[in-house]
Amino acid sequence: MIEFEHVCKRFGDRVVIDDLSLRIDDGEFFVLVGPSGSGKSTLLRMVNRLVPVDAGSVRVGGEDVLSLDVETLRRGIGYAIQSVGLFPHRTVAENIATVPRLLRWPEERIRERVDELIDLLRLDDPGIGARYPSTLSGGQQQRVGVARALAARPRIVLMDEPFGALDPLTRESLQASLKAIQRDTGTTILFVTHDMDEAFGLADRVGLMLGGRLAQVGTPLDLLRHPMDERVSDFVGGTRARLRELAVRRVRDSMRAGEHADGEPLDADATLQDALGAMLAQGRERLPVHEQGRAVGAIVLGDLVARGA
Ligand SMILES: Nc1ncnc2c1ncn2[C@@H]1O[C@H](COP(=O)(O)OP(=O)(O)OP(=O)(O)O)[C@@H](O)[C@H]1O
Repeated sequence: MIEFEHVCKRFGDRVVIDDLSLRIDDGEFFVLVGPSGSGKSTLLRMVNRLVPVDAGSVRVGGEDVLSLDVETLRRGIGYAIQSVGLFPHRTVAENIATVPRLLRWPEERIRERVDELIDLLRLDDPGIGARYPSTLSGGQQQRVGVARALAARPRIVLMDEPFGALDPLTRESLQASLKAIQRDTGTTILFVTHDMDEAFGLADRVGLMLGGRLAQVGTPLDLLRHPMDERVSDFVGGTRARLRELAVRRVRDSMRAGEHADGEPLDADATLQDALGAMLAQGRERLPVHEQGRAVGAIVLGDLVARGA
Protein backbone atom coordinates (compact mmCIF):
# COMPACT_ATOMS: atom_id res chain seq x y z
CA MET A 1 0.00 0.00 0.00
CA ILE A 2 1.21 3.51 -0.82
CA GLU A 3 -0.35 6.45 0.99
CA PHE A 4 0.13 10.14 0.39
CA GLU A 5 -1.29 12.33 3.10
CA HIS A 6 -1.55 16.07 2.59
CA VAL A 7 1.75 16.17 0.70
CA CYS A 8 3.08 19.49 -0.53
CA LYS A 9 6.07 20.40 -2.65
CA ARG A 10 7.37 23.72 -3.90
CA PHE A 11 10.29 24.44 -6.16
CA GLY A 12 11.15 28.07 -5.43
CA ASP A 13 7.88 30.00 -5.52
CA ARG A 14 6.14 27.39 -7.57
CA VAL A 15 3.71 25.00 -5.86
CA VAL A 16 4.17 21.71 -7.69
CA ILE A 17 2.21 19.38 -5.37
CA ASP A 18 -0.65 21.07 -3.60
CA ASP A 19 -1.96 19.34 -0.46
CA LEU A 20 -2.49 16.02 -2.16
CA SER A 21 -3.86 12.86 -0.52
CA LEU A 22 -4.16 9.46 -2.19
CA ARG A 23 -4.18 5.82 -1.21
CA ILE A 24 -3.03 3.07 -3.58
CA ASP A 25 -4.03 -0.43 -2.52
CA ASP A 26 -1.90 -3.55 -2.52
CA GLY A 27 -1.91 -5.25 -5.89
CA GLU A 28 -3.36 -2.22 -7.64
CA PHE A 29 -2.18 -0.91 -11.01
CA PHE A 30 -2.50 2.84 -10.49
CA VAL A 31 -1.73 5.26 -13.30
CA LEU A 32 -1.06 8.96 -12.84
CA VAL A 33 -1.90 10.81 -16.01
CA GLY A 34 -1.88 14.49 -16.83
CA PRO A 35 -0.23 17.17 -18.91
CA SER A 36 3.46 17.95 -18.80
CA GLY A 37 4.41 19.82 -15.65
CA SER A 38 1.36 18.75 -13.62
CA GLY A 39 3.56 17.12 -10.98
CA LYS A 40 3.26 13.39 -11.81
CA SER A 41 6.97 12.55 -11.69
CA THR A 42 7.46 14.65 -8.59
CA LEU A 43 4.72 12.72 -6.78
CA LEU A 44 6.10 9.34 -7.88
CA ARG A 45 9.63 10.26 -6.84
CA MET A 46 8.45 11.11 -3.34
CA VAL A 47 7.81 7.38 -2.80
CA ASN A 48 11.46 6.38 -3.13
CA ARG A 49 12.64 9.68 -1.65
CA LEU A 50 14.25 11.02 -4.79
CA VAL A 51 12.17 14.10 -3.99
CA PRO A 52 11.75 15.09 -0.33
CA VAL A 53 8.30 16.30 0.75
CA ASP A 54 7.97 19.81 2.17
CA ALA A 55 4.93 18.87 4.24
CA GLY A 56 2.65 15.90 4.76
CA SER A 57 3.73 12.28 4.67
CA VAL A 58 4.24 9.36 2.31
CA ARG A 59 3.80 5.86 3.72
CA VAL A 60 4.74 2.54 2.18
CA GLY A 61 3.25 -0.57 3.79
CA GLY A 62 2.15 1.64 6.67
CA GLU A 63 5.61 3.09 7.37
CA ASP A 64 6.59 6.68 6.79
CA VAL A 65 9.30 6.63 4.13
CA LEU A 66 11.29 9.13 6.19
CA SER A 67 11.57 6.60 9.01
CA LEU A 68 13.26 4.02 6.75
CA ASP A 69 16.88 3.82 5.73
CA VAL A 70 16.93 5.29 2.22
CA GLU A 71 19.02 2.51 0.63
CA THR A 72 16.82 -0.21 2.14
CA LEU A 73 13.72 1.66 0.97
CA ARG A 74 15.02 1.93 -2.61
CA ARG A 75 16.15 -1.68 -2.81
CA GLY A 76 12.65 -2.74 -1.85
CA ILE A 77 10.97 -0.70 -4.59
CA GLY A 78 11.43 -1.34 -8.31
CA TYR A 79 12.00 1.77 -10.42
CA ALA A 80 11.89 2.08 -14.21
CA ILE A 81 12.18 5.29 -16.20
CA GLN A 82 11.98 6.37 -19.82
CA SER A 83 15.69 6.90 -20.32
CA VAL A 84 16.15 3.33 -19.01
CA GLY A 85 19.45 4.03 -17.28
CA LEU A 86 20.97 0.64 -18.02
CA PHE A 87 24.62 0.29 -17.02
CA PRO A 88 26.46 0.39 -20.37
CA HIS A 89 29.45 -1.68 -19.27
CA ARG A 90 27.39 -4.48 -17.82
CA THR A 91 25.71 -7.23 -19.80
CA VAL A 92 21.95 -7.63 -19.96
CA ALA A 93 22.10 -10.43 -17.37
CA GLU A 94 24.27 -8.34 -15.03
CA ASN A 95 21.94 -5.37 -15.41
CA ILE A 96 18.90 -7.47 -14.52
CA ALA A 97 20.76 -9.00 -11.57
CA THR A 98 21.66 -5.64 -9.99
CA VAL A 99 19.27 -5.62 -7.03
CA PRO A 100 19.29 -9.38 -6.29
CA ARG A 101 23.08 -9.08 -6.14
CA LEU A 102 22.89 -6.13 -3.73
CA LEU A 103 20.56 -8.24 -1.64
CA ARG A 104 23.15 -11.05 -1.73
CA TRP A 105 20.93 -13.67 -3.28
CA PRO A 106 22.85 -16.91 -3.99
CA GLU A 107 24.30 -17.04 -7.53
CA GLU A 108 22.14 -19.99 -8.52
CA ARG A 109 18.95 -18.17 -7.54
CA ILE A 110 20.05 -15.04 -9.39
CA ARG A 111 20.74 -17.04 -12.57
CA GLU A 112 17.32 -18.66 -12.40
CA ARG A 113 15.60 -15.33 -11.85
CA VAL A 114 17.45 -13.68 -14.75
CA ASP A 115 16.48 -16.56 -17.07
CA GLU A 116 12.90 -16.36 -15.88
CA LEU A 117 12.70 -12.61 -16.58
CA ILE A 118 14.35 -12.95 -19.98
CA ASP A 119 11.59 -15.42 -20.76
CA LEU A 120 8.78 -13.44 -19.17
CA LEU A 121 9.70 -10.25 -21.01
CA ARG A 122 10.22 -12.10 -24.26
CA LEU A 123 13.84 -11.09 -24.61
CA ASP A 124 14.15 -14.11 -26.81
CA ASP A 125 17.14 -13.37 -29.04
CA PRO A 126 19.48 -16.29 -28.35
CA GLY A 127 22.34 -15.31 -26.05
CA ILE A 128 20.84 -11.90 -25.25
CA GLY A 129 21.89 -12.16 -21.59
CA ALA A 130 25.56 -11.88 -22.52
CA ARG A 131 25.12 -8.82 -24.75
CA TYR A 132 25.71 -5.17 -23.82
CA PRO A 133 22.88 -2.61 -23.81
CA SER A 134 24.26 -0.65 -26.79
CA THR A 135 23.71 -3.71 -29.03
CA LEU A 136 19.99 -3.88 -28.23
CA SER A 137 17.04 -2.20 -29.95
CA GLY A 138 15.21 0.53 -28.04
CA GLY A 139 12.35 -1.86 -27.29
CA GLN A 140 14.72 -4.51 -25.97
CA GLN A 141 16.44 -1.95 -23.75
CA GLN A 142 13.10 -0.95 -22.29
CA ARG A 143 12.29 -4.60 -21.64
CA VAL A 144 15.59 -5.00 -19.81
CA GLY A 145 14.77 -1.86 -17.79
CA VAL A 146 11.45 -3.39 -16.76
CA ALA A 147 13.09 -6.77 -16.01
CA ARG A 148 15.62 -5.03 -13.79
CA ALA A 149 12.88 -3.20 -11.92
CA LEU A 150 11.05 -6.49 -11.26
CA ALA A 151 14.11 -8.65 -10.58
CA ALA A 152 14.03 -8.87 -6.79
CA ARG A 153 10.25 -9.34 -6.77
CA PRO A 154 9.54 -5.98 -5.15
CA ARG A 155 6.04 -5.54 -3.79
CA ILE A 156 5.97 -2.04 -5.26
CA VAL A 157 7.21 -0.84 -8.64
CA LEU A 158 7.37 2.80 -9.74
CA MET A 159 7.38 3.42 -13.47
CA ASP A 160 7.90 6.87 -14.97
CA GLU A 161 6.98 6.93 -18.68
CA PRO A 162 8.84 3.64 -19.11
CA PHE A 163 7.59 3.15 -22.68
CA GLY A 164 7.70 6.79 -23.72
CA ALA A 165 10.16 6.58 -26.58
CA LEU A 166 8.84 3.47 -28.31
CA ASP A 167 6.91 2.94 -31.53
CA PRO A 168 3.21 2.08 -31.01
CA LEU A 169 3.52 -1.67 -31.73
CA THR A 170 6.48 -2.25 -29.43
CA ARG A 171 4.73 -0.16 -26.84
CA GLU A 172 1.53 -2.18 -27.01
CA SER A 173 3.44 -5.42 -26.74
CA LEU A 174 5.33 -4.22 -23.66
CA GLN A 175 2.14 -2.93 -22.07
CA ALA A 176 0.57 -6.35 -22.55
CA SER A 177 3.62 -8.09 -21.01
CA LEU A 178 3.61 -5.74 -18.04
CA LYS A 179 -0.10 -6.07 -17.42
CA ALA A 180 0.12 -9.88 -17.53
CA ILE A 181 3.08 -9.94 -15.13
CA GLN A 182 1.32 -7.54 -12.77
CA ARG A 183 -1.83 -9.65 -12.77
CA ASP A 184 0.14 -12.83 -12.08
CA THR A 185 2.32 -11.44 -9.32
CA GLY A 186 -0.04 -8.99 -7.62
CA THR A 187 2.66 -6.32 -7.65
CA THR A 188 1.52 -2.82 -6.74
CA ILE A 189 2.43 -0.53 -9.63
CA LEU A 190 2.44 3.26 -9.68
CA PHE A 191 2.84 4.27 -13.32
CA VAL A 192 3.21 7.76 -14.79
CA THR A 193 2.28 8.67 -18.35
CA HIS A 194 0.87 11.62 -20.27
CA ASP A 195 -0.75 9.25 -22.76
CA MET A 196 -4.42 8.77 -21.98
CA ASP A 197 -4.75 5.60 -24.05
CA GLU A 198 -1.82 4.02 -22.25
CA ALA A 199 -3.33 5.02 -18.91
CA PHE A 200 -6.74 3.60 -19.72
CA GLY A 201 -5.33 0.39 -21.16
CA LEU A 202 -3.22 -0.40 -18.09
CA ALA A 203 -4.93 1.05 -15.05
CA ASP A 204 -7.18 -0.43 -12.44
CA ARG A 205 -7.58 3.18 -11.33
CA VAL A 206 -6.41 6.40 -12.88
CA GLY A 207 -5.50 9.64 -11.10
CA LEU A 208 -5.77 12.65 -13.39
CA MET A 209 -3.35 15.34 -12.25
CA LEU A 210 -3.82 18.98 -13.14
CA GLY A 211 -1.67 21.70 -11.60
CA GLY A 212 -0.35 19.67 -8.69
CA ARG A 213 -3.75 18.34 -7.61
CA LEU A 214 -5.76 15.25 -8.40
CA ALA A 215 -8.63 16.49 -10.54
CA GLN A 216 -10.30 13.04 -10.41
CA VAL A 217 -9.46 9.52 -9.27
CA GLY A 218 -11.41 6.52 -10.53
CA THR A 219 -11.57 3.59 -12.89
CA PRO A 220 -11.07 4.38 -16.58
CA LEU A 221 -14.83 3.98 -17.10
CA ASP A 222 -15.59 6.39 -14.22
CA LEU A 223 -13.49 9.07 -15.86
CA LEU A 224 -14.92 8.44 -19.32
CA ARG A 225 -18.55 8.30 -18.27
CA HIS A 226 -18.67 10.59 -15.28
CA PRO A 227 -15.98 13.23 -15.66
CA MET A 228 -16.18 15.45 -12.62
CA ASP A 229 -15.89 18.70 -14.54
CA GLU A 230 -15.08 20.20 -17.92
CA ARG A 231 -11.32 20.09 -17.41
CA VAL A 232 -11.52 16.33 -16.90
CA SER A 233 -13.79 15.73 -19.87
CA ASP A 234 -11.53 17.90 -22.05
CA PHE A 235 -8.56 15.88 -20.99
CA VAL A 236 -10.12 12.45 -21.41
CA GLY A 237 -11.01 13.36 -24.94
CA GLY A 238 -14.48 14.85 -25.39
CA THR A 239 -16.06 12.98 -28.29
CA ARG A 240 -13.12 10.60 -28.54
CA ALA A 241 -14.11 9.36 -25.11
CA ARG A 242 -16.68 7.11 -26.75
CA LEU A 243 -14.03 5.43 -28.87
CA ARG A 244 -11.77 5.09 -25.88
CA GLU A 245 -14.57 3.38 -24.07
CA LEU A 246 -14.44 0.62 -26.70
CA ALA A 247 -10.79 0.06 -25.89
CA VAL A 248 -11.54 -0.28 -22.18
CA ARG A 249 -14.62 -2.50 -22.25
CA ARG A 250 -14.47 -6.26 -22.74
CA VAL A 251 -16.40 -8.49 -25.10
CA ARG A 252 -17.51 -10.57 -22.11
CA ASP A 253 -19.61 -7.71 -20.75
CA SER A 254 -21.42 -6.94 -24.01
CA MET A 255 -21.97 -10.35 -25.55
CA ARG A 256 -25.24 -12.20 -25.89
CA ALA A 257 -24.64 -15.28 -23.80
CA GLY A 258 -25.60 -18.59 -25.37
CA GLU A 259 -26.27 -17.14 -28.85
CA HIS A 260 -24.63 -18.55 -31.94
CA ALA A 261 -22.63 -16.82 -34.69
CA ASP A 262 -20.37 -17.87 -37.56
CA GLY A 263 -16.87 -16.57 -38.24
CA GLU A 264 -13.50 -16.35 -36.51
CA PRO A 265 -14.17 -16.48 -32.76
CA LEU A 266 -13.18 -13.67 -30.40
CA ASP A 267 -11.90 -14.25 -26.91
CA ALA A 268 -14.23 -13.09 -24.13
CA ASP A 269 -11.34 -11.01 -22.75
CA ALA A 270 -10.81 -9.12 -26.03
CA THR A 271 -11.75 -5.44 -26.01
CA LEU A 272 -14.75 -4.07 -27.88
CA GLN A 273 -12.24 -2.25 -30.07
CA ASP A 274 -10.76 -5.64 -31.05
CA ALA A 275 -14.29 -6.87 -31.73
CA LEU A 276 -15.09 -3.93 -33.98
CA GLY A 277 -11.81 -4.46 -35.86
CA ALA A 278 -12.54 -8.16 -36.33
CA MET A 279 -16.07 -7.44 -37.58
CA LEU A 280 -14.74 -4.96 -40.13
CA ALA A 281 -11.96 -7.32 -41.23
CA GLN A 282 -14.31 -10.29 -41.61
CA GLY A 283 -17.23 -8.29 -43.00
CA ARG A 284 -19.60 -9.79 -40.41
CA GLU A 285 -22.03 -8.08 -38.07
CA ARG A 286 -21.90 -10.84 -35.49
CA LEU A 287 -19.06 -13.03 -34.31
CA PRO A 288 -18.81 -16.01 -31.96
CA VAL A 289 -17.23 -15.49 -28.53
CA HIS A 290 -15.06 -18.17 -26.97
CA GLU A 291 -13.73 -18.63 -23.49
CA GLN A 292 -10.98 -21.16 -22.92
CA GLY A 293 -11.70 -22.65 -26.32
CA ARG A 294 -15.44 -23.07 -25.69
CA ALA A 295 -18.23 -21.12 -27.44
CA VAL A 296 -20.05 -18.99 -24.86
CA GLY A 297 -22.04 -16.52 -26.95
CA ALA A 298 -22.06 -13.95 -29.72
CA ILE A 299 -21.12 -10.30 -30.05
CA VAL A 300 -23.31 -8.14 -32.26
CA LEU A 301 -22.36 -4.91 -34.06
CA GLY A 302 -25.79 -3.33 -33.48
CA ASP A 303 -25.34 -3.71 -29.71
CA LEU A 304 -22.06 -1.78 -29.78
CA VAL A 305 -23.59 0.98 -31.86
CA ALA A 306 -26.76 1.12 -29.74
CA ARG A 307 -24.64 1.79 -26.68
CA GLY A 308 -23.51 4.93 -28.43
CA ALA A 309 -20.01 3.62 -28.83
N1 LIG B 1 14.34 19.67 -9.18
C1 LIG B 1 13.50 20.61 -9.63
N2 LIG B 1 13.79 21.92 -9.50
C2 LIG B 1 12.93 22.87 -9.94
N3 LIG B 1 11.76 22.62 -10.53
C3 LIG B 1 11.41 21.33 -10.71
C4 LIG B 1 12.26 20.26 -10.28
N4 LIG B 1 11.65 19.09 -10.57
C5 LIG B 1 10.49 19.42 -11.18
N5 LIG B 1 10.34 20.75 -11.25
C6 LIG B 1 9.17 21.47 -11.83
O1 LIG B 1 8.01 20.97 -11.21
C7 LIG B 1 6.94 20.92 -12.16
C8 LIG B 1 6.37 19.51 -12.17
O2 LIG B 1 7.32 18.63 -12.73
P1 LIG B 1 7.06 17.09 -12.92
O3 LIG B 1 8.26 16.50 -13.58
O4 LIG B 1 6.61 16.49 -11.65
O5 LIG B 1 5.83 17.09 -13.94
P2 LIG B 1 5.25 15.93 -14.80
O6 LIG B 1 3.77 16.03 -14.67
O7 LIG B 1 5.88 14.65 -14.46
O8 LIG B 1 5.66 16.40 -16.26
P3 LIG B 1 6.28 15.55 -17.48
O9 LIG B 1 5.15 14.74 -18.03
O10 LIG B 1 6.72 16.64 -18.41
O11 LIG B 1 7.40 14.75 -16.93
C9 LIG B 1 7.52 21.36 -13.48
O12 LIG B 1 7.20 22.70 -13.66
C10 LIG B 1 9.00 21.19 -13.29
O13 LIG B 1 9.73 22.10 -14.09
